[in-house]
Amino acid sequence: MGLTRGRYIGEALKQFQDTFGDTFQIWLGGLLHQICVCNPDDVQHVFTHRHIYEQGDLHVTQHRIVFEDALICNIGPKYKRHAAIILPLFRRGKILNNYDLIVDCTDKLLDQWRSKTDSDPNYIHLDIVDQCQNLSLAIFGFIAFDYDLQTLEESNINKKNKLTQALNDFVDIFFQAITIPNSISKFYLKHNSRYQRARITIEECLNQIMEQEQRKTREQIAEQKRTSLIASLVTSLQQDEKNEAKKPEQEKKGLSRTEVINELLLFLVAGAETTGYVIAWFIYFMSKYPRVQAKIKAELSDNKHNRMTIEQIESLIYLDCVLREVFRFLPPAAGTTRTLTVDDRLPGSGIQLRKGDEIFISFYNLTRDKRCWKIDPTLFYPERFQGEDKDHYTYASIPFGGGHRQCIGQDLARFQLKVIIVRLMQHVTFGDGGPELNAGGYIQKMTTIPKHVGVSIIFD
Ligand code: HEM
Repeated sequence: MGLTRGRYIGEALKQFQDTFGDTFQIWLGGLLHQICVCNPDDVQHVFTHRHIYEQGDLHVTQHRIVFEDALICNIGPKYKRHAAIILPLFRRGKILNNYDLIVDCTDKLLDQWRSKTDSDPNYIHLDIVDQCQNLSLAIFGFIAFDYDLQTLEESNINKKNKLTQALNDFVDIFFQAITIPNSISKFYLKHNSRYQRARITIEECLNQIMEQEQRKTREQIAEQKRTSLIASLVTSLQQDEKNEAKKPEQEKKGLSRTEVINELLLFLVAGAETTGYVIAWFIYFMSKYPRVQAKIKAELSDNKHNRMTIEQIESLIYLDCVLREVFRFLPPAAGTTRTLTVDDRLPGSGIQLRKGDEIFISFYNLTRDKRCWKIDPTLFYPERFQGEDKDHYTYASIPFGGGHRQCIGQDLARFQLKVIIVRLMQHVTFGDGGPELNAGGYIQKMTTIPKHVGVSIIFD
């Protein structure tokens, strides 16, 4: 918090860039040193020179405290072993199979809203952020675990259920821990009872899911669609863990049970949380920009309420621009880190870097950089992607990072978001609940969360 003094981290870093130039130093939590690189040519250089800019050391050590040996914490041969199993799970072919379940879950949320609107047409929804998280978690439970996390049950919809609450606590406390040195954060997490309780709840849930999957008979496995992440992960379980553990990393095959649990935990935190907040931001922006909302609806005009085909959804050009603008206007993650493995000079700013330097790339700074955008970057204006900013600088909007360690779930997230947004826009119009209730603002955690969302929901 020292760095941002409670402000949105992107705005703080933009202010630093305006004051100190394209490259400056930051101390996270006042102690952890990083070099913030903002020049667009330098950012491109970092992401395209993967052999010398490795996954950030700090990132690895801090994530290791909670995710131990999951993909995000690995480099070298161990990363390759995990990536060989995990990356294929997120291929487009697997993702598209989830279309119907995403629509079904969204319809469930729409039904809940409908009953509220029926009883009070002027009702202002103040719990949109929680509801979007519940929707995202429900979808993620089916996609990842073939399991009903029950976050869309009527009793849960307006509040956080036990798992949602545990996830929120887990992420909150983890976010506090990553801004302090490793040795202290380990101690802090070990003795933080809220964190320990949250971790137990999440692990119990993941263990139940694993056991359910492992109890399935051969016949059941043959019958079910082998598309859920857990089904594929369970088939990658090592047959003889003890023997496998003795081998050098290069010869190891498959994943141990603990590694699978850690990957699942990572998927839950990295996947469900982020996507839920993007839906909430979308709803907030629609309530503030009725012109944009009307234009999306006009594009859907021939498909009022029917279930559209994936091809029809993919052909919605304006909707695609709106989603890209939501990601550009407020990148959900503040940025990413890389560690330099040799000395190097940045081509744009000419700054000399040394082996071992920790680089931080702030996504927000790029989205507001006038060198990258022809239309005023401070405007929320989806049409930019059809007009003057159509061929914008490649690295000007990178909400999923870049290079060899960019987000593995981005195709899934984009697809899921598009399907949800289409379904919402087919049925409802979001209205502004007024300057106080719908005041916006941010809560800065691992992801940037909308603070005050208050919207009316009118069924078309
Ligand atoms: C709106 C949704 C999402 C956003 C904005 C997002 C953003 C990011 C960002 C910025 C990174 C770091 C990339 C880099 O260092 O260059 C990342 C990494 C990662 N994301 Fe996502 N993500 C989203 C959804 C997902 C989903 C759905 C999953 C899968 C379940 C996922 C899994 C991961 C994993 C495993 C990594 C680590 C990759 C590695 O270390 O190689 N994310 N994500």
